[in-house]
Order: sequence, then structure tokens, then C-alpha cells
Amino acid sequence: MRMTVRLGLLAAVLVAAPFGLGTFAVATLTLGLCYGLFAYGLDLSWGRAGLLSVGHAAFFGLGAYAVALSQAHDLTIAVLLVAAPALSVAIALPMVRIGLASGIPDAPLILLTIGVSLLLQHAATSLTGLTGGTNGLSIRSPGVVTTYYLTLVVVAVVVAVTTVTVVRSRFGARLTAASRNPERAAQTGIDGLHVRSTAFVVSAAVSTVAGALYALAAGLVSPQIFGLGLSTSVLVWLALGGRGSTVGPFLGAVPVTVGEQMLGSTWQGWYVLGLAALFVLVVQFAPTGLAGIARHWTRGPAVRLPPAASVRRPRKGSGGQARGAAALVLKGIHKSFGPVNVLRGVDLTVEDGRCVCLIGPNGAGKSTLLAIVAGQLAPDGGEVRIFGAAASAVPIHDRVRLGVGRMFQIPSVLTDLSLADNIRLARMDAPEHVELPAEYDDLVRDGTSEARALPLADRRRLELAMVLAGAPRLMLLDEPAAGLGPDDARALVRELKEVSHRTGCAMLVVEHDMTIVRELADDVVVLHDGGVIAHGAMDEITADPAVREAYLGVH
Ligand SMILES: Nc1ncnc2c1ncn2[C@@H]1O[C@H](COP(=O)(O)OP(=O)(O)OP(=O)(O)O)[C@@H](O)[C@H]1O
Repeated sequence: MRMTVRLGLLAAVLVAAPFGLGTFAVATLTLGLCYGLFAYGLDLSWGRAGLLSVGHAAFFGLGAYAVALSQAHDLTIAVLLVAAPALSVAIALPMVRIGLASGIPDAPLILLTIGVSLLLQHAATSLTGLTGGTNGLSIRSPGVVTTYYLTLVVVAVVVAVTTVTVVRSRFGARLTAASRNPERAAQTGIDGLHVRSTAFVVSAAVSTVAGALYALAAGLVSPQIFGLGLSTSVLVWLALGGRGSTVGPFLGAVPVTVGEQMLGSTWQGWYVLGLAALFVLVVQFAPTGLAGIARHWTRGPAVRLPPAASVRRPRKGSGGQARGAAALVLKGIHKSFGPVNVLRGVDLTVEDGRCVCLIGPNGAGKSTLLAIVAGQLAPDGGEVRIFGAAASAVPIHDRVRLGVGRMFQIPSVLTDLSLADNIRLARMDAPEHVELPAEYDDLVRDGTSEARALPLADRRRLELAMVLAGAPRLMLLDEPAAGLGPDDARALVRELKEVSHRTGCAMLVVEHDMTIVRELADDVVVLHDGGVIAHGAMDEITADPAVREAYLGVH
């Protein structure tokens, strides 16, 4: 169903819902709608950006207290309605930046969100003079219940339409990529930290607006609002309704809230138990929630890249690159992990258009060196130059702008997306439009098969096509044939040689298989004991006594 139709249906159902109902039922619906809006806010973080927050009630509570404080202390509500989301943004931004800085998924941000919500709960309890302490603050109602409900419907629809517009934009495409495969997103030039942080911050602001609207409907706000109870409830509503969907957050929050209120206190315990069981069932059997069940029956991938991703806006030239410069120059690269000195002053040059294979015994530091060139690891010392530009401190997505393309040991593609969407994503920010050879036409045209269904060799081929669509000038490959059968490995090597001849792209390849090295390499570099012990043609390398001793174990 088209997005506009779904939104229209949602609006029609919400507008029609209160007619014929009594005041209590409409007030209950109003609460449900506020919670729906809250779930919508959380969905921007959890559903769209893949950032799980277990303390989103912090932002909801800030909105609610903003309204309560404005009434209690005769402040202009308009000021607080601007100040509260601004405060949420000011809190959310450092939280998400710190949470994502370590690169460890989920845990840091989850702990931070819990910590901040408990801190705010403590503040609301302790600052008795300002907040009324544990008793909280009462709030004057905004007037006729149905009128307020319809106002909320307008706000909900405006938020939903704005979200859908953003999600269908190029920003939405970047967010989809960064939340599903941060490593491949970065390798296509996407600043994942920026797009995911932005989504989290907007999510916090929307949750704050929802909290402010809730306070007016509920008539009372107390420190409980910041508690983990509400933060986990909203997670349950969203999981039930369906993450990353236009109607899912409302589909979960409104019926559950209405059901809870209607049942009354006698059945509350059973209701919560039933809800918990339903949650477990949904997570187990329908992880995309109610909204996702409908999508399950339609053909094609569950996640689609928005149409805006097809509109190419070539990234600006990679400025600062010297003409005729070597593709890669490494000078004195040092890297330690704790007491282990892995790289001790590595010097290496890859001339433009050449293929250099990096070999060495297990643990010599080959993958570490490749990760430093790609920007995944920072060197402790030394200099990285890519096409003449100083790149030591340049983040991954900006190295892509310098012309770097990377293939991983385990092929890294967006498994939820179709093959065509993977290619579209790779092309979205490429510096120039690269016509892929006709042999990749099947990938470019396949908008229905998910990449997850591909066998390893085909996934590797898709990854190569994605890298090529990004117009790389220096490709980094870590054991590209790992896991492939002999035929597939030979086909890949043929393809890489063809790429090298066709595009003139330089390559730095970590490889163990000497047959592949012999086939592929213009030059071979041998890494041992933290340094380069030999650099030259394959025949020179195999005849080198130091290499035979260190690498092949031959005296
Ligand atoms: N993140 C890390 N933390 C701690 N030690 C690490 C880390 N990454 C690599 N190492 C260590 O650094 C050394 C070099 O590892 P690296 O993977 O770069 O070697 P390699 O030459 O690629 O080996 P292989 O051929 O077996 O893949 C190893 O001793 C490894 O245990």
C-alpha cells in the first residue's frame, strides 16, 4: 500500500475514533495517542537508526515537566515548549556521540539512556521546591476533551508526514544503510555517526513534544514518568506495532493503552502478563511487529531504499590530491595493542595502477595495516598518504572520497536490501557515474531478491560490484578469495585482473594463497616481525633468503 494511502487511512481512523464515545473513552484515546507519538519518537532511534534506548522516558518526562513547571511557576508555555525539546537535544547529542564513540554496539548507549533517565528521576524527586517532589505537579486541562484529541491527531499526522518525507529522502537512504551495516555504509562514503546521531536527537525532541502533550491530557506529572517502567512499555508498544513503519508505533501504543485503561485495576495484573506473553511471541515469530506482518505477505525485500537514493548528486572532487602521486604511501607506521607491538615503522608504497600483494606469516599485522589504510584503525605513529593527500586522521567515509574502496574478508553488503538497492546505495554518493560492465546487469536489475539469500561467491560478486560502482582508485582487499571454492576463486582473480586493466585502479591485497598472489601481484610486500622485510616481484621475493627464513621457514 502506498505511504500516502497508509497515512490517510491512519488519519481517518484516528479522526473517526472518538465519535459516539463518552468522555472517559475519548480521554483514554487521547492518552493512547500521546503514547503513540512517544513510540513514534522512539522509532526514529530504535526502528530507523538502529539505536536501542532503554531510557527514552527521560525525554518524554522533560516535555511533561516543562508543561507542569510553566503552569506552576506562571511561565509562558510557548517558551518552555521550545526550551524543553532544545534541552532534550542538548542532552541527547552528547549521549549518542559518547554512546557510539567506542564502536561497541548497543551497550554504551543503553547504559547512558538508563543513567540519564534515573538521574532526571532523582532530580524530580529531590528538587521539591521546584517539582513538588514525589507528589509531582498537577496540570490544568486544556478544555474540551474531543477538541484536544483532534488537535493531537493533527500533531501526530504532521509528525508522521514529516518523518515519512525525511525517511524517503537521501538522508533516509543513508540512515537505512548506516543502521543496517555501518561498515559498508562508511565504505560508500556515508558519515554514519552523523546520520544516526541526527536521528537520535530528533527522536528525543519528538518524545519531548509527546511528553508535553501527555501532561496536558493526564493532568498530573510525577517523577515516576522518568522511570524504567515507561521506557520499557514504549519498547513493548513499538515492538508489537512494528518498528520502522509509518503506522506501527500507533498500532502498538493506542490499542494497548486503551485496553489497559478500559480493563480497570482488577484485571491489570493479568493484562500485563498477557501483554508480556504477546511480546515474547511477537519478538519470536514476528520480529517486524503487526505492521511487518502485512509486509511479510508482499513479495520482495522487507527493507527498500527510498526512491530519492536514485537521484545522484556526485560528491565534490577529492581536492588536495597531487597529480601523478602514488596511490598510497605509508611512512613509519606504528601500531600496538597494549604491550604487543604489531607494526614497528612500516614503510610501503603502492604506485597508481599497480597491484601490491601483502603477504606474511599469521599474526604479522597484515590486516592491521589494511585497517589503518582504510581508516578503521588509527596508527600510533607514522604517516598515511592517499594520492598525495595526508590521510592519517581522515575518517573512513572521507577516505572513500579520496578514492578508497574496500572489500572485506567476509563480504560486507546490506543483507536486508535487494541486490539493485545495494548497487543504488553504492552509486548514491559516488564521485562519477560508473557504468558497470554488462555482466553485472543481473544485479542492477534485481529489485526483489534480498542479498542475504546469496551464496558466498555471489555475495562477493555483489560486494565487488558495489565497490566498483563507487569509482575507486585504490582498492583494499583482505583475502578476497577466502572461503571460495577453486573455481570461484579463479573467477574472482580473473575479474580483479580485468578490473585492474579496465579501470587502472591500484590495489593493496592481503593474501595467503601464493597461486593467487602470483596471478594478481605486480609487486609483493612481505611483512614480518612488525616491518617490511622484502618488496619486489614474486620471483625476487621467493628467492629472497630473509623471506624464505621468516615466512616459508626455509634456511
Ligand atoms: N583489536 C586487537 N586487539 C588486540 N590485539 C589485536 C587486535 N587486532 C589484532 N591484534 C593482534 O595483532 C597481531 C596482528 O594481527 P593481524 O590480524 O593484523 O595479523 P595478520 O597478519 O593479518 O594475521 P592473519 O594472517 O592470521 O590474518 C596479532 O597478534 C593479533 O592477535
